[in-house]
Amino acid sequence: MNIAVVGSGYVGTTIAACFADLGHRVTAIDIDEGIVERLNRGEASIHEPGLDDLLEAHAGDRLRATTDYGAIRDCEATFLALPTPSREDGSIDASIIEAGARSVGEALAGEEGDHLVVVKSTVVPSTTEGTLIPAIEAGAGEAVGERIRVGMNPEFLREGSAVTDFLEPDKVVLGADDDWGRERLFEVFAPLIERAEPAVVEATVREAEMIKYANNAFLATKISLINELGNICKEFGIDAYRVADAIGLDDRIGEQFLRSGVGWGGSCFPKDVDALRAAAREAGYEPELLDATVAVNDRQPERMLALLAEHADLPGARIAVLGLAFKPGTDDVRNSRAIPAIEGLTERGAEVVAYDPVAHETMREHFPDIEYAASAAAALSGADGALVMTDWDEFAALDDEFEDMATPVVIDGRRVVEHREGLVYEGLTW
Ligand SMILES: NC(=O)C1=CN([C@@H]2O[C@H](COP(=O)(O)OP(=O)(O)OC[C@H]3O[C@@H](n4cnc5c(N)ncnc54)[C@H](O)[C@@H]3O)[C@@H](O)[C@H]2O)C=CC1
Ligand SMILES: O=C(O)[C@H]1O[C@H](OP(=O)(O)OP(=O)(O)OC[C@H]2O[C@@H](n3ccc(=O)[nH]c3=O)[C@H](O)[C@@H]2O)[C@H](O)[C@@H](O)[C@@H]1O
Repeated sequence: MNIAVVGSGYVGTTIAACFADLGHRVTAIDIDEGIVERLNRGEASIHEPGLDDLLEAHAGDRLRATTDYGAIRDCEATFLALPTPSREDGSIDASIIEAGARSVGEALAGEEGDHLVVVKSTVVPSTTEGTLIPAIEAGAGEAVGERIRVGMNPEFLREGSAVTDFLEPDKVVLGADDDWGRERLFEVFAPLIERAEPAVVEATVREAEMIKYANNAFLATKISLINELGNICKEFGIDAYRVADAIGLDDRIGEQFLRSGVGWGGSCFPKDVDALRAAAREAGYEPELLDATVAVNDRQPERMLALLAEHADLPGARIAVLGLAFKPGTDDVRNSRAIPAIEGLTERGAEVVAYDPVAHETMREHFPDIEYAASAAAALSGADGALVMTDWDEFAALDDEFEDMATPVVIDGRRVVEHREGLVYEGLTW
C-alpha cells in the first residue's frame, strides 16, 4: 500500500521505517526541512536501536520524506503522528494535530480516490470526532464518511525499544466506526499481523482513544502503587523488591512494572495521566485514584532528599547526582525525576555535580549552572553524598569509586548500586 505518515518524531519516524520494512511504500511528511533532508539521506533525527538499519535499507526506495502534504494524494492511508502536548492545566493541547488534520483535508480536497486518515497520536476520548474530523472536513470541503474515512490506531512503543516494540507488539488496536475504515486498517497491518501474530483488538474510534490512556494510566498507577507499598515496606524494614518478586508471581498482578523507587517520568506518562485527569474533570468525574497516582510520584524525589538529609548536612554539601535521563537507554530528560531532585538540592543550598552517560546536553537546558562531570567516578570524587536517579547498567559496576567520596553516602532511587562495606547505603523502598 501507499501510506503517508505526518510527523517524523519518535513515533512517526519509527512507524514510517517499520511500514516500509513491512513492504509498504511510505511517504514521511514533516514541516522541519532538516528532518526531511536527513530522512532522505537515510538518517534518523532520533536515536533508536535498529532504526538506522531500517532507514539505510529503505530510504530513497520504499521510504521517502517531504515537506509537501500534496504527497498524500498518491496514498491510500495517512497516519497522523503529531505532538499532543499538555496545556498549563494538564489538559491536552490538540492544536498541532488539528492543524495537521486540516492540512491533510486540504491536500485531499477535490480528489476522487478514497482515503483513510488514521489518528496515531494520543488524544483524549472524543478528540477525533469533535476536533479532528471537523478539521479534515474544513480542509477538504466535504463531509468525512463517504470518500474520506477516519480511524484511530494508538501506539504503545517505548523510547529505547521503539522498533522492536512496533514490530513485535503484544496487541494492535484497530479503531474504526465503519467496516470500510476497519478493513483498510487491517490491510495496513496485515503484514505485521502475519509476521508477529499479535492480539488484534477491534474497537470503535472512541474506545481506541481510551485504550491508550487506560494503558498508560494503569502502568503509571501500577508503579505508584508499588512505590506506595515500597514506602510502607521501608517503614517496617522490609525489602520491597522481595515483596514485588512474590506478588509478581500472581498472574493477575504480573511481574513487570514493579520496580519501585523514585518514580516515573518521560514524555508520556506524566502528560497522558494529566490529560486523562483533566478530561475526566471536564466531563464531571473526579479521578481521585489518578490524582493519588501523581501525588505519590511527585513525593518520591522529596523522600530521597529527606533520606539524604539524615546522613548529610545539605547546605554547602557537594552532592553527586548519578543519572539524568528519565530512564536508561535515552538522552531524554523530559519529566525526569532528576529534575525535582536537583531543584530540591539547589534549594537546600547544596552544590550539585551531575553525571549521565548521554544526557548532559539535554539536561543543560534545564540546569545550565550546575557542574557536569565526565564520569561517575569524577562526580563521586570528593562528594559528600550521592543520589542515584536512573538505572544505567554502568552504575551497577561502580565499586572503588565510592572510596573517593568525602563522605560515602549513597541514596539509591533505582536499586542499581550494590551495597558494600564502608558505604552508607539507603534504598528508597528497601
Ligand atoms: N514518544 C513516544 O514514545 C510515544 C508517543 N506517543 C504519542 O505520539 C504522538 C507523537 O509523539 P512523538 O512522536 O513523541 O512527537 P515528536 O515531538 O517526537 O515529533 C513530532 C514531529 O511532528 C512534526 N510536526 C509538528 N507540526 C507538524 C505539522 N503541522 N505537519 C507536519 N509535521 C509536524 C515535528 O517537526 C516533529 O518532527 C503524541 O501524541 C505522543 O503522545 C505514543 C506512543 C509513544
Ligand atoms: O505513551 C508512551 O509514549 C509510552 O509510554 C511508556 O513508555 P516510555 O515512557 O518510553 O518508558 P517506560 O519504559 O514505560 O518508563 C516510563 C517511566 O517509568 C519508570 N518505571 C518503569 C517501570 C518500573 O517498574 N518502574 C519505574 O519507575 C521508568 O524509569 C520511566 O521513568 C509506555 O511504556 C509505552 O507503552 C507508551 O507507548
